[in-house]
Amino acid sequence: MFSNLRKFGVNHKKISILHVNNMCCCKIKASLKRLKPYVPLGRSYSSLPGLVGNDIKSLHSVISPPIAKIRNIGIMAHIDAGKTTTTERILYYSGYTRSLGDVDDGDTVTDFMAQERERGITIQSAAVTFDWKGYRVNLIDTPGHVDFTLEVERCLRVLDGAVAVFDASAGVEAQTLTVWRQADKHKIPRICFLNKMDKTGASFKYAVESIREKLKAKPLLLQLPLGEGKAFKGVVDVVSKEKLLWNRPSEDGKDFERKSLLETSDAELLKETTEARNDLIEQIADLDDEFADLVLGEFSENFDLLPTEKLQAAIHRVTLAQTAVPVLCGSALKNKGVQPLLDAITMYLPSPEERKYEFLERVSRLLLPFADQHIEIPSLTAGNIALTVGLKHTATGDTIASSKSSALAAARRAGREGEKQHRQNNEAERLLLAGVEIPEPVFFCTIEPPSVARQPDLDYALKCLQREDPSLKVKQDPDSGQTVLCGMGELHIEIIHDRIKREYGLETYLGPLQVAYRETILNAVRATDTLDRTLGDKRHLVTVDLEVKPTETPSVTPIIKYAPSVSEDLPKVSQEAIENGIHSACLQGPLLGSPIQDVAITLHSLIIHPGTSTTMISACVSRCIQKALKKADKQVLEPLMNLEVTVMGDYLSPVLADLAQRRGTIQEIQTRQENKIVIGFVPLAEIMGYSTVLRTLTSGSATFALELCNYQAMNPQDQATLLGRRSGLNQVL
Ligand SMILES: Nc1nc2c(ncn2[C@@H]2O[C@H](COP(=O)(O)OP(=O)(O)OP(=O)(O)O)[C@@H](O)[C@H]2O)c(=O)[nH]1
Repeated sequence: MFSNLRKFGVNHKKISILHVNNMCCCKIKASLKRLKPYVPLGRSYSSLPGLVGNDIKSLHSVISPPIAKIRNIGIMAHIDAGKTTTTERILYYSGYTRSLGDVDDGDTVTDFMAQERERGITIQSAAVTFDWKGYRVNLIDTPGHVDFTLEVERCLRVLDGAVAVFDASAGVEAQTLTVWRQADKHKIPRICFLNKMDKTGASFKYAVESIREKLKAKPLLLQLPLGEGKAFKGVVDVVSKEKLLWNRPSEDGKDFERKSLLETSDAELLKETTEARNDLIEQIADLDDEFADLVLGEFSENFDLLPTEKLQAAIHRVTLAQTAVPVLCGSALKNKGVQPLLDAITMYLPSPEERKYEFLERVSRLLLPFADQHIEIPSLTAGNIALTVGLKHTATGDTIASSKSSALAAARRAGREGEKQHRQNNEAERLLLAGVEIPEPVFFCTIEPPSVARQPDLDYALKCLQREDPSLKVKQDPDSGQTVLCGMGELHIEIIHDRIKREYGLETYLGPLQVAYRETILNAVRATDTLDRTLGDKRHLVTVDLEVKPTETPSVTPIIKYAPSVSEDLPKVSQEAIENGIHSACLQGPLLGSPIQDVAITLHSLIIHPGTSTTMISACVSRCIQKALKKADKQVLEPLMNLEVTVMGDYLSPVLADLAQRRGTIQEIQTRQENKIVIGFVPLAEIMGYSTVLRTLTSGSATFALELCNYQAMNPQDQATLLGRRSGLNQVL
């Protein structure tokens, strides 16, 4: 579990709120069982920031830095852009680790889950805390794979700033767009780090253009690269007009040379940098009035005289206002450019104070996270990130308060009580942190324990995993009684399966992976139904008359309407019973047993015999809807994915031919150096196991990214094939 502790002041009354992100409770539980001095894979760690030995007392001084000196930062990017490698370098240069970890060797600090080390990818976010030049930085490395989007989102909403890492040879990639949009949603100030400048094909200019075009952001070029690809050897600091060179062979990059360009004889570079600095100044003056006054007044004749600190302060303000994003570059793998990135994090990203929250909280057990190690601490000042344990009923997205009365006050102020009439109240909205948007799962499969006796153990494991990861859904198949896992993708389900084995000691069996379809209807239908049942000496009698019709605009949940004669004297309990009946009927459509969407239900009449239970009302409404749905013309909706394939030009034809066979639609083919970027849509059902096929088709040289676009109607022929296959009539297809 991962918590951000925040206290909000409203109308001069303080309400203490602890916002909980149920991030890795199992991971925490597992590691708490281990002895504290656990050091994974023989890595060498320095003492935790400012700590002499493990003296908890000295933690007091360590855990309470002034708020202005705290930075809560996330690292986000497309898969494989180099977040984990960059984080490793950051930890090394800050003194948190004494040796450099490598994702390719599987010994990084933040990718500490076994699955992460084996696969070389980040699955769960990991938090680490370190100090840099008098600042306390709480940093979170988030996953880049689309299956773990929720993990990124739940981190973003508790952060004050983020570093977006890019592969400089690829620029903005599909998942970068997704995380960028999430960061926009949570209004997170950002810095861009163009990583992999050493890679063949790396292009600073191309990557900057893609930020401008695809992210619609205004890049502030704070650095220029010295060389690209194999020739990359350092950067020029445009703000201070200095040259930073990592030119010593076989170095860990800790030492580098910083020299003012005025002291070098490189007139060409000085000229180029002066022009870049002048452009930067003009760009910022356009965005920041305070800076514009300064520039147009004192320094209008000669920008060179403008003090570096004034320019830095203006960059900070513009970054905070999110009107532009600072851009830096480097090569984490080759240990170049990471220290200036750290400087930029502390200099340009905001402190929690600047994000306008008041902070203070005290809970019974608090732990400071250091990846998979934790240290218990007595208290924590605001602006920090900490873990807490033992909260049995909280789940990701909850906001928890210090007492019942403060929780009630918080709920009241946020308009979550009563008629929710105060929802628009800005002050109230500040009070509760935004919940996470949980994406709908698109895949499901059955899961079985090794024996019936172990079913309770499996239920327990799944309950824990679900609290931690709300994008995982678990349900019961009403016909077979089997447990069904619903997840975001093949990899997501695979990882859950693996975790159940490793963390809960349960060898489970997964059924075949199936796509989560949905259903809708094409015409309006009306139905009536009567339920008449005597239980004991009580008669339950309900008669329902209702209409189900398609909605004009998409709606995942049914739209419920009442004819005036019904709504007049309808008691609240009966209304609840009706709505429960409607929702449960819409969970299982008549074609595939998939959820029904895009329907509106109007209740024309309802006659309830006195003494009829609410359960019977729900049952009758539900049965009547099922009856209506059966009569209607029905349509299967299938998940359609946005697909982006990056492939070498030579392999384009087989990739396109293959996509055509998968019912794919190509929207655009872009050229990026020697690569082609194929952008289009493809039904999810056709793309299972695509990574293996793509590897074979392109000799392993292509990569792809998938993201749910929407649900679309299947054409009649494909629908007939699917229904035939599902009913077992057409096994051959
Ligand atoms: N050439 C080059 N390769 C790099 C650089 N940084 C990282 N890599 C390599 O890129 C691959 C991915 O690096 P990671 O650090 O795991 O990337 P990530 O963004 O954390 O990946 P996910 O967590 O899976 O999203 C690894 O093989 C790294 O060695 C770099 O600066 N230059």
